[in-house]
Amino acid sequence: MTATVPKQAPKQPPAAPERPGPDMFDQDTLPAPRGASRRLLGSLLRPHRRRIGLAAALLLTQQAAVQAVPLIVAYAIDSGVPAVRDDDNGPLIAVAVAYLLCALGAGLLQYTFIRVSARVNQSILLELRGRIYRHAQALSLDFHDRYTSGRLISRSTSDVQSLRELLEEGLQEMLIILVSLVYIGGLLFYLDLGLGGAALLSFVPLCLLVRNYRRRSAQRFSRRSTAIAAVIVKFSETLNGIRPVKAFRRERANDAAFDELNRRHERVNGDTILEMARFVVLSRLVAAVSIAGIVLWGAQRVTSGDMELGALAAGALYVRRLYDPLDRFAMILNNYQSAVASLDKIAGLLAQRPDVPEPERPVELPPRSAGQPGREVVFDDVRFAYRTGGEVLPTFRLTLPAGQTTALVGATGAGKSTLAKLLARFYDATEGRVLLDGRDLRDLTMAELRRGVVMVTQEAFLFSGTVAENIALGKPDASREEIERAAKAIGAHDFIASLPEGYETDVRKRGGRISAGQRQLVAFARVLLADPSVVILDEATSSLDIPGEKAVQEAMVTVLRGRTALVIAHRLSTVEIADRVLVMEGGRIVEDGPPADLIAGTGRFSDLHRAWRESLA
Ligand SMILES: Nc1ncnc2c1ncn2[C@@H]1O[C@H](COP(=O)(O)OP(=O)(O)OP(=O)(O)O)[C@@H](O)[C@H]1O
Repeated sequence: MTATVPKQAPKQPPAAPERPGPDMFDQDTLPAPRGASRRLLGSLLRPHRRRIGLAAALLLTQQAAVQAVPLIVAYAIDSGVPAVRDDDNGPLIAVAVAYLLCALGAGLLQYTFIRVSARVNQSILLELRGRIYRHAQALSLDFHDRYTSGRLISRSTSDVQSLRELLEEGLQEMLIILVSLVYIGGLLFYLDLGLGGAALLSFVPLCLLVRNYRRRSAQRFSRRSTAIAAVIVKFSETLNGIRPVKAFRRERANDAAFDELNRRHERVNGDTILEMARFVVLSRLVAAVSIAGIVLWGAQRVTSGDMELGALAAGALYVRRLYDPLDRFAMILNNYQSAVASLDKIAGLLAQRPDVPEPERPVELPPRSAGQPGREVVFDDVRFAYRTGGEVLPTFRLTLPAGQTTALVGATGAGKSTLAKLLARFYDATEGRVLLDGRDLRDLTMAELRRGVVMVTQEAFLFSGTVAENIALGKPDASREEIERAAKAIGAHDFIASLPEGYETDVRKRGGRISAGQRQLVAFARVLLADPSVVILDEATSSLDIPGEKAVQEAMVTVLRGRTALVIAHRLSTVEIADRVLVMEGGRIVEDGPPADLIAGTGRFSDLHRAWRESLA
C-alpha cells in the first residue's frame, strides 16, 4: 500500500492563498489589453481587404454620379435654357442624357456595392460567432465557474447583433455620408468660394454637437448592453434550473426579479433614445439656421451680380443635401456606439486566456504494454485553492497504483470533487504536480490527456443527437459494431434496442426521454469505448443501494476493471468493491486502507459504514 499519510507540516508554512478581491468576472466587460477591440476588428477585416477595396471604389464612383446631379441642374439653368432661347436644344438634350446616365449608373453601382459589402459582412459575422464559440469552449472551468453562460450567450447574440446592425446598415450609410460630404464640400468650393467657406463654417457647431453626443451616449450604450446581458442571464438561469424553480415555487420571486431587470433595461434604453432626440433637435436647428443664412446671403450676391442664379440653385441643393443625412447620422452614431460597446465586451472575452493551457513542448505517455492495468497516478506535494475561495487542499501526497480502484469518501465539502477535478486537469494545482505514469499532466496535450483520463460526472450529460452518437463520443471513429459491443458489455443494449429507433433514437434535450439510470449506462458505455487508463467516477448522490440500481452497479464494475479508478463513492456497495478507501476531511486524507481493515477499525469510516448499514436495514 502506498503511503497516503498527509504530509507533515512543513517548517515554512506555504504562503496563505491570496485573499480573493472583488471578482472581475462580476463585471460584464472583462478587462482587455489596450487596443484589443481595434485589433479584433482589424483581424476580422484583414482577410477581406480586396473586397473592401472594391466596395470603396464602387461607393466613390456611385457618389460621384449622385452628386453630379445638382451640377447638371446648374448647367441646365445657366447654359441649357439660354441656348434653347437661341434655338439650340443640344445642351438641354445633353443635360437630359447625362442626368439619365447618372441615375442609371448610380443605381447599378449601388446594387453592386450592396452585394459586395453584404458578402464581407456575412463572412465577418460568421467568423466572429465562430471565434466566440470556440473560445468559450477552450476557456477553462475556472472561467466558466465565474462568467455565467447567460453572459456568453449575450456576447454571441445581442453583441454580435449590434455589430451586424453597424456593418449592414450603419457603416454603409456612414461611408455614403462621409464621401458625399467630401464631394459636396469640394463642389461648393468649385461653384463659389464664398459658398464653400460658409458651408464649412456652419459645420463647426455641428461637429461640437456630434462630439458631445458621442461622449454622452458611449456610456449609455455600455450600460444598455450590460442591462440586456442581465436580462439574458436571468432568462437562461431560470430555464436551466426550471426543475428546482418549479420544485421550490420560485416562479413569483423570479417574475419579480426578471421584471426589475427588464425595467432597468427599458430605462437605460429610454435614456439612449432621449439622448438621440436631443441631438436630432439641436442639429436640425443648426442646419435650418445655416441653410437660411447661406440662401439669403447667396440671393443678395446674385442680385448684386456676384453670382450666377444657377450656381445659387445648385448651391442651395447641395447645402440641403449636406444637412439631409443629419437625422440618419444620429441613428448611425447610435449603431456605431452600440457596436463599439459590444466589440469591447467581445474583445474582453476573447482576451481571456485558458487557465489550463496546452503545453508548449508536449510529452507523450509511455506506451501501455498489453494487459497493463491502467497507469499510476501521483499527487506530488499538491496544494490547491480556487481563485474565488480559500485553500481547499493543503499540501498532500498521494499515489494511486496502476489498476487499483480507490473509493473516496468524506463529508460534503471535504474536497473529494476538487481532487478528482485536479486529476482530470479541469484545474491546475496551485503548487506541486499531478503525475500520470511519471508525466506531469501539464505536459500532456489535451488529446493525450483525454485518452488517458476520463471523468464521468454525476449528471451523465447526453448531448443532442442519437444514442449511438452519444456513446461514440468516447471514440468518434468507432464502428457500429464497436458501439453495440460496448453497450452490450455495459448492459445497456436491451434498453437501447427497446427505444423507438434503437441506437438511432434522438436523445433530445439532455436525454429527456431516457431515465437517470439509463443515462448513466450510456455514459459508462462511452467510457468503455474510449478505453482510458484512468477513470474518475463521481457517483450519483444516493446512499441507498436499491435493486433498480443494480444494473448501474454492475456496469460500473465493468468500466473500472483493468483501469486505475478513483470513485467518489456514495454507495456502500461501491466502497465494498474498491481495493482501497480514502476518507477525506478538510482537504486531507484522514484514513486510508482496504475497506475490510477500515470497517474492522474504530475510525471514521467504521462509523460511516455502520450508519450506512443501518440505513439499508
Ligand atoms: N469552483 C469553486 N470555486 C470556489 N470554491 C469551490 C469551488 N468548487 C468547490 N469549492 C469549495 O471547495 C470545497 C471543497 O469542495 P468539493 O466540491 O471538492 O467538496 P466535495 O467533498 O466533493 O463535496 P460534495 O460531496 O458535496 O460534492 C468546498 O468548500 C467548496 O465550497
